[in-house]
Amino acid sequence: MTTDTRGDELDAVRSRIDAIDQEILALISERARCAQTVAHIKTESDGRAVQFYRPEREVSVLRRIKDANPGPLEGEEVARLFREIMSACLALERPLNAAFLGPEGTFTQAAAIKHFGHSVVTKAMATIDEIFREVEAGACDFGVVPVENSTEGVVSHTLDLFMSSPLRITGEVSLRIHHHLMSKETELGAIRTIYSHQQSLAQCRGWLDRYLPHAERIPVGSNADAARIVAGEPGAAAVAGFQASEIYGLEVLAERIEDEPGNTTRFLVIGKQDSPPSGQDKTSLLLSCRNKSGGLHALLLPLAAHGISMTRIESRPSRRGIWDYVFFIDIMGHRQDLPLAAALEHLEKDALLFKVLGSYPVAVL
Ligand SMILES: O=C(O)C(=O)C[C@]1(C(=O)O)C=C[C@@H](O)C=C1
Repeated sequence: MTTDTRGDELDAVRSRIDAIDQEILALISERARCAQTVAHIKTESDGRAVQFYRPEREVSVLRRIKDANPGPLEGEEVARLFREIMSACLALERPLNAAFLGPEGTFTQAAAIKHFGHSVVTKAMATIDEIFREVEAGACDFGVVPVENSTEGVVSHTLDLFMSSPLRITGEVSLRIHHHLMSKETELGAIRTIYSHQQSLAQCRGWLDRYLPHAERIPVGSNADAARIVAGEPGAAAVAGFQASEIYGLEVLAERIEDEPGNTTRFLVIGKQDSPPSGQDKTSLLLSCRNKSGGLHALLLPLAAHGISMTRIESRPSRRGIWDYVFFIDIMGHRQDLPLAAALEHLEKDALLFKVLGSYPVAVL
């Protein structure tokens, strides 16, 4: 009797879910038709300069959804669902493609999908230089490059490429990184060689020293490359993400072996397009000042004077002179925002080198 009643209850709730799904489907389809109309309007009004992808609009949709979320699903979770709906709607307007640091299964690919959603067409590149070139040549709409890791610090090669590239930063992505040890072998004792990207080897140094102190560590171009090599080499293991173990058919011998549990990598989205203000933005700058004591301090005074907060500063040799350094600086705000625009005007006058790499929305996901 009780079982029957529960069975009836279950059937009733499932019927309700079926009916809701029909409504959701009808609404998603209506939304997709709206996106097609938007595409039509954009094409008619902007002609060849049309920009289907509008990052500032996407983040405002996601922020609104998060703010309005009544629960019980987490804000992050509903934002992720809407991220995918918008990704599919945009693909209907025009499919977007993004170059990433390949091969298939890297964290950079995961970052591209987190940022653009699963409808983006991702294109694997062998090096970070190639990603820049691909986007500069117009063969890809956007590129996704790693820039900073919370354990190992800055990916200096990416910063160096910005010095000579005309590309802009149009977005940022933060990705929680979990590293796993994977192999064709089934026992830790059989591992003699470990392959991974040098940053990942460094991020797992403590664990590797403890559990595999005698295995040789070989740095390769990417974690996914490591997984591919290991798939054909007895006695070898790779440090990589889950996706790589699935793609290359490897067994995960140990999970989450990174030394820092909060290990996060920040990626930048690069492209030719400027992002208009979204209300919550960041601006990245490239600056250089005269090499005299207090030079950097003096250079940065306009930021303080206009109440602009700086979230990151990184220095790199400029390669033009032995004592000549350039600074990569992230500040809060959009370059079109009034206090920031005034501070930038000031900075530009005082700096030897001044380049705005881009203003872009603070990531929602
Ligand atoms: O509002 C627009 O401009 C759209 O193209 C619609 C839409 C959406 O699905 O909401 C799709 C793609 C854009 O990147 C931003 C938003």
